[in-house]
Amino acid sequence: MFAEMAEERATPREWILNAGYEYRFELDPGASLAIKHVTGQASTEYISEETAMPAYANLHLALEAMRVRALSHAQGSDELERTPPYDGDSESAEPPRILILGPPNSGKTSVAKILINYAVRAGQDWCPFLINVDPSEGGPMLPGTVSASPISAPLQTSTPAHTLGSSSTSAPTHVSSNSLLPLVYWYGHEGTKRNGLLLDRLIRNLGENVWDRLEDDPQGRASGVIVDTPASLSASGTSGDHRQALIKACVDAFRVNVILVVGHEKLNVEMQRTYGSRMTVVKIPKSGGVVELDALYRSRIHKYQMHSYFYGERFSVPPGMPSLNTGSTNTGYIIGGEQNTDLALSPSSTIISFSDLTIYRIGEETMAPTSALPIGATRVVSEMQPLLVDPAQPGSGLYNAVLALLAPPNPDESERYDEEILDLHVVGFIVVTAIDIPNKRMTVLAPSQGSLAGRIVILGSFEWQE
Ligand SMILES: Nc1ncnc2c1ncn2[C@@H]1O[C@H](COP(=O)(O)OP(=O)(O)OP(=O)(O)O)[C@@H](O)[C@H]1O
Repeated sequence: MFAEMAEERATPREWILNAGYEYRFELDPGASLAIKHVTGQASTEYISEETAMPAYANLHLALEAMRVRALSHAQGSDELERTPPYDGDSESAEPPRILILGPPNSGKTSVAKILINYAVRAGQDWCPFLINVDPSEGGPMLPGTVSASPISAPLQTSTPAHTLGSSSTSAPTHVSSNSLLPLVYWYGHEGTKRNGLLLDRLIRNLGENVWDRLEDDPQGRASGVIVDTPASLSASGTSGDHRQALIKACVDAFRVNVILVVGHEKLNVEMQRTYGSRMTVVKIPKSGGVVELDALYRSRIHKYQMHSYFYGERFSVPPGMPSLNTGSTNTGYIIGGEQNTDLALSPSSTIISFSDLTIYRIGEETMAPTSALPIGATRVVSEMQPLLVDPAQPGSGLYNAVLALLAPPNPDESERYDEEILDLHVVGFIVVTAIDIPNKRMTVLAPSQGSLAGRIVILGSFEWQE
């Protein structure tokens, strides 16, 4: 039995869910809803064919068996002999490294989240990596990024700004206990076709970093990897070469051994043909609860994500639910094992000189992909060439632009290389709010105070205005 209370309604309503039923809700912007589990169990007896959860739960059990086998194998324990193998392959002791594919609005992100949360709730100290290579979504960071986050606690699910958990913030006094510390690269665009080569390289960078990180961590390695992908990797409207190249980049970079295809028969057949001989390809059903998100909703979420990055988020508990405050701190509520960040941040608006920042964009602003060039033609500027952006040029594209602040390059000059900035991860973001060309100055909004002098930033195609 669940008690539900929406913000505009002071009296709770009770719902009795039969076994195999799923409780679904949709909220208007700004509305919030509290759900209290009153009686019964929310793990579930799976008997209904109405929901996709039985398939997801069975899948989780199979993945869990793979993790246990992999860890046992790594520890050289005889547990290996006793753990049932996945798909009958008695030789395999590989942990699950899963690529989730599916058309737009098929519920890929939700499946990724469900599988990650099942894993970390299993009580086995798993810490799987959640990889987000969908730049239109932003994962735990901002749209335009791709990221890898080790997940050790259930992902926050209560805010549309961070559907894949919140990363730690600039707040000086507080880092919530389960905030993520993702490794982030800046692709800078929403669509994967805009610069496929760059996205390919960033995916491979993420992979290398994940394996470096896992090298001395058998528990982490056994926990596996879950990769959430953009819909364009599965959409029929996208060119086959582009899709296949990015799928291959993911398969190679994250050593994928399980491909999950969410509710798409043709794609399942295609993946079976391409990868079926060397890994498990499984089609899983699309949940009937998935909501079709339109472009307007997505652009509203992008704005909300940007606002939350700079100003934090306030989480409003519907009135009449005082018990939810139990266990709260000044900065967050702990509800159902999830920490809901409730932070007001204070960004800083600073005037800086043009010369403080070195600003790049990657490739020309308008550039057809290499594959679209006539056969034999080469271009002068490559898609991956960092090009300096001059703020003094009218039309530089900097006004209201979101700029990714990069980690410093290698201090050893002899280790530097031309395209090094493509391989530097992101440490934060700033937005240009005013440009004063005569005085060679600009105003930038940054999450915290601190000098930006000497920093390298990259311009993409994202803009934001308060
Ligand atoms: N079982 C469910 N019940 C209610 N809402 C759901 C359910 N599954 C997914 N949703 C909602 O449907 C929307 C789309 O789901 P999701 O983001 O998982 O799809 P996706 O395939 O990853 O989308 P995209 O094409 O953008 O990558 C989200 O708002 C999500 O919260």
